[in-house]
Amino acid sequence: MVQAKSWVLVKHFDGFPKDSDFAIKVEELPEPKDGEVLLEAIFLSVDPYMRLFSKMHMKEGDVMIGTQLAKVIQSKNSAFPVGSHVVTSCGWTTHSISDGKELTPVMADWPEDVSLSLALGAIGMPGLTGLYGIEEVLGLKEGETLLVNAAAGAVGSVVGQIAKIKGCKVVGSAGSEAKVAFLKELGFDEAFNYKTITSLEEALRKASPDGYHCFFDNVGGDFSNVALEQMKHFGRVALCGSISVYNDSFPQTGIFPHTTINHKELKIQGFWDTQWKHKDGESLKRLMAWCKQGKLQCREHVTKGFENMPAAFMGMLRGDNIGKAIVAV
Ligand SMILES: NC(=O)C1=CN([C@@H]2O[C@H](COP(=O)(O)OP(=O)(O)OC[C@H]3O[C@@H](n4cnc5c(N)ncnc54)[C@H](OP(=O)(O)O)[C@@H]3O)[C@@H](O)[C@H]2O)C=CC1
Ligand SMILES: C/C=C/C(C)=O
Repeated sequence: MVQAKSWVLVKHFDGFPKDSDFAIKVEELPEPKDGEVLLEAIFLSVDPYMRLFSKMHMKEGDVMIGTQLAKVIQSKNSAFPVGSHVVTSCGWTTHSISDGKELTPVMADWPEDVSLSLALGAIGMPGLTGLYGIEEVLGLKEGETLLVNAAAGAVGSVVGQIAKIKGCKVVGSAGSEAKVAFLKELGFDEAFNYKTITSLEEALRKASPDGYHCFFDNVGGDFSNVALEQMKHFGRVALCGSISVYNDSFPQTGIFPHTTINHKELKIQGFWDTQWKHKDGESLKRLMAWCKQGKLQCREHVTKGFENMPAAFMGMLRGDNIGKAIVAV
């Protein structure tokens, strides 16, 4: 018998999450049946979508949604032998039983010197999101100028680096001086701290006086409204996320940018990385190759201890992370 510890959502978040919204639940798991495996979490991911989707897809008392990198510790399913590693969306839990249908084995030949935690980050869902946003949504071309916000995070840091690989000028914004220094290290052409500038409009204009061909938007809200004004005619926008509004209790009202979009003939596309799932195998190989060649730095912000999941999650929403926020059990 194995004891599984899980973090449950005790109360729907109202504004920014707080400690009392979460509680630990412990349960005994049965032995796996034929066709099943017993999994043990090694790394867990904390992501912005957990805040967004909690209101849409969860009820109070549910285990917090989420993805983890797990090891098979008992197996009655020959497709997943003991000792193999999988990515699974079983939530914030230390142990789980699966019939294998929802498990994704980590890429074959995963190099020994690359942490498996990257399967939750740059060589996983956030990396794929950056890649698909650039190639499938924006169709970014050599010589173009790209703006990305939340640029020092999991998705943003991959976006900026891929844009540099493609021969583009990259401008990034992030929320601290340490993050700005990190973006410069990654090769961003221009980077600024959006929390300390006096005018976003001026910062964007100074970074690229001729405007932007492409905008990879992770933040939404006021930032997007200002940035849309700086797009070139026929500019393209990949609307990846809008983290600046996820903790709002009431929808924001404000500037309605439709005349700008119309006047500049902008193309704006919201997207999920899952749209291109059929390309994931090949795409992960490309991300891994860039990582091994040193063209893609895969920084992580690792919190130790399953008991610190809520703190890691809230820290990520606050902006504590440089690179991908991960919890190591
Ligand atoms: N469409 C898709 O398929 C996917 C979309 N996403 C979206 O991409 C975005 C980035 O996700 P991810 O890379 O995982 O997360 P990050 O690793 O970037 O972490 C979140 C970051 O958001 C920034 N942030 C928090 N609040 C604000 C705010 N009010 N204004 C501006 N920035 C803020 C913080 O950085 P800072 O210090 O710079 O403020 C924080 O570090 C999110 O919007 C997420 O929902 C993610 C994955 C898939
Ligand atoms: C899969 C992730 C989606 C968002 C919006 O974060």
